[in-house]
Amino acid sequence: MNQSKERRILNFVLQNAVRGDPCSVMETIDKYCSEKEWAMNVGDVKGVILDKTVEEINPKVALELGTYCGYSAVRIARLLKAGACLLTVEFNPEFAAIAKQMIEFAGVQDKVKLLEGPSEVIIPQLKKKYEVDTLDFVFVDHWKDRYAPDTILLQECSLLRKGSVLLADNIIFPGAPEFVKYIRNNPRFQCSTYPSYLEYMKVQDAMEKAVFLG
Ligand SMILES: O=C(NC/C=C/[C@H]1O[C@@H](n2cnc3c(NCCO)ncnc32)[C@H](O)[C@@H]1O)c1cc(-c2ccc(F)cc2)cc(O)c1O
Ligand SMILES: [Mg+2]
Repeated sequence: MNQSKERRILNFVLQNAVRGDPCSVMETIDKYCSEKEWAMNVGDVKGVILDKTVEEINPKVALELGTYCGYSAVRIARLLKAGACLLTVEFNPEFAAIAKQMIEFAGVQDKVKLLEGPSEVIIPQLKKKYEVDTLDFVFVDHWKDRYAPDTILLQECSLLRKGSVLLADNIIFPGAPEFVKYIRNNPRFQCSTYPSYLEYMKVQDAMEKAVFLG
């Protein structure tokens, strides 16, 4: 059975990156996806916005929706301080298996818990099953039509507190119009937009930062 693109990305990392070095893993994925096969990682340009947001917040508990190959999980986890953790949610078993290996190869497995399943099932389990109180940071990068419903679900599950920060990828391309409409008109969120470029392309994109006001 022929290999998937995601499997090829992982193999390229296993053969070319430095084990235990998150930056090397990120650089190797970015090299493969800009030179050989495009893939929907947040990438090295928008990745800097992600880095700055994580460093500013210094989250103890972070959530990611849409692990894919684990690029942004590695990117976020490398910046987490001792005792902090990233919960990352992925419902495609093939992608979850690839991401697990990517995270372990990067050496950040002690800071990352990969939760396999759909976000709408996992989010309501975070408090009781995963012992989460509230989330300091949420990186939203899964199906674009799920951004708004899952933001509502996070509130319904009392997982956001005054100052919790959401950062959403792909506000321009492919776009998440329902989410943008929902979040920018919602008095409980303070929003700001970060114009940037689609991963590995000269195409405009943007990220939306939304601070929950409680
Ligand atoms: O579509 C994009 N991202 C989606 C990510 C999906 C990943 O997340 C997983 N996932 C999805 N929904 C859920 C879910 N819950 C919801 C369902 O129950 N629960 C758990 N896991 C979920 C999938 O299994 C994937 O692993 C995208 C596209 C372009 C793009 C740009 C230009 C182009 F030309 C083409 C594409 C650029 C980007 O940066 C992008 O992020
Ligand atoms: Mg994205």
